[in-house]
Amino acid sequence: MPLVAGVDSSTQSCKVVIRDADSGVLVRSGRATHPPGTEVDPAEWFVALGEAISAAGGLDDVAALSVGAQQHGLVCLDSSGEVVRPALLWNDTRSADAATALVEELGGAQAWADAVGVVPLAAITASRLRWVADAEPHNADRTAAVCLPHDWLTWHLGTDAGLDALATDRGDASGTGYFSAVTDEYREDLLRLAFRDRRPQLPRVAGPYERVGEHRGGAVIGPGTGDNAAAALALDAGEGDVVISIGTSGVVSAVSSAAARDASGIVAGFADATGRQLPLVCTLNAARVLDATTTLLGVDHAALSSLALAAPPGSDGLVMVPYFEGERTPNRPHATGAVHGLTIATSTPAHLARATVEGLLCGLADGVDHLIAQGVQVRRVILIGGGARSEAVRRLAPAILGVPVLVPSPGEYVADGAARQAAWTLAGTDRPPTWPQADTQRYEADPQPQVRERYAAVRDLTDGVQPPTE
Ligand SMILES: Nc1ncnc2c1ncn2[C@@H]1O[C@H](COP(=O)(O)OP(=O)(O)O)[C@@H](O)[C@H]1O
Ligand SMILES: O=C(CO)[C@@H](O)[C@H](O)COP(=O)(O)O
Repeated sequence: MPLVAGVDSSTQSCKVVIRDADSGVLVRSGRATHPPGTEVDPAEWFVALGEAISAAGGLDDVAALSVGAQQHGLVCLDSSGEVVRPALLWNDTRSADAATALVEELGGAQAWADAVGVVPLAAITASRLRWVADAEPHNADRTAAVCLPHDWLTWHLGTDAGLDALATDRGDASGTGYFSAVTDEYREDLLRLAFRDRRPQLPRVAGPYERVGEHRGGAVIGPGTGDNAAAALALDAGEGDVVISIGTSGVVSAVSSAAARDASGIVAGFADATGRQLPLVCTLNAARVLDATTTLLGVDHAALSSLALAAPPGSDGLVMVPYFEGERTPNRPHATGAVHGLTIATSTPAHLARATVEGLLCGLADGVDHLIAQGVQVRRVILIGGGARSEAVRRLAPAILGVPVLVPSPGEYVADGAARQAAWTLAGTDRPPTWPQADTQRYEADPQPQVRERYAAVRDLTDGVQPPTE
């Protein structure tokens, strides 16, 4: 009965699960926090990973492991493998202008959608490369290789320290803007365009269950993948399943045989971890919007949820547009959040709590509509991530999303997907091992289109004006 480990190195924390490779049963787990901010020294991830591994009882008895991690972050390495500058994360919006320039230089959004299924936004790795090339040419000149957070962690866990040992998978590579999930090849021309004619080494793109290294303790290392592809693997998401994750990011995605080609740039044509596609919509603001309102109201998450459920649907016209950290969907990197409809009657904690949950869910419902417009079938939503722990989110979700919502028991689904990939790598079979699915709770409710209509009317009042700087 071999054991396998799965890692989720996400924006806010690192989680490790250790499961039985055959049955999938959870044996032990651990976690550690990441530093705040939108640029992070990758060494901090490795420290947190070490802490999470220790908290999970170590890897001595583990036969295989894989890493899932936040997508898109740019890690620049010099020729000796040292990190050139702190990694720029997916939620760092300083590359917004670089993204706009890249879109224009290739001939517009359609050209990018046709080339790689992804239109550069601030989040996409290619935009960060351009930002480094222009703002920090000395760092760009020192950069011999670029990789993603999961690639870097996987490489550091292995025994081979050479740049040639860097590996990624198509799930994470598809979020760079210089890899096509249709041809499964890097687009060197787009890499050069982004990095102003520099051609850094890239990780080789491994197959879905290929061994890419060995841990010093002897465990086989699987290719790993981006966090959203890992979650889809854990949930065994199929046709008609839309996975919504409410973590730091809000993600709406679906496993599909068809690649997305959305010239609006809203639906990204990413790949999954099994050889298929993962059309995906991502918002910059999700669980932290709930966190912000707990701070505003001076309550904890349980109280916020109770307050939200105590206010009427639509919160008597109070609407929160949750663009607290700028926004990616819609693409408004410089937007800020807004509350509309304040009256004496709506100036209550319950109304604000309800407007927060509804605003968050309305943004995600917009994402579901964009997936539908790309031909994705939506039979039901599977809701995961820290925000799914909120009872109010779970109960209001079916009314706002208009479909039944399944909530698996609270767990670490990204780390679980990585663990399932590790078991697959160990087995070396064509299909991943069949693991039983977590118990789920089903939520249904009458649709409340009026809530979305009011949100839509207010959403477009928000602008891209940057807040004053000191
Ligand atoms: N009961 C809860 N209700 C609402 N939000 C919660 C709850 N518990 C945790 N969270 C929030 O969920 C987020 C963490 O979720 P997670 O999916 O782990 O995020 P990430 O993968 O981006 O690190 C945090 O912002 C946390 O405050
Ligand atoms: O940018 C995306 C997807 O395109 C995000 O989903 C990141 O992958 C970070 O995820 P979390 O920190 O929310 O887990």
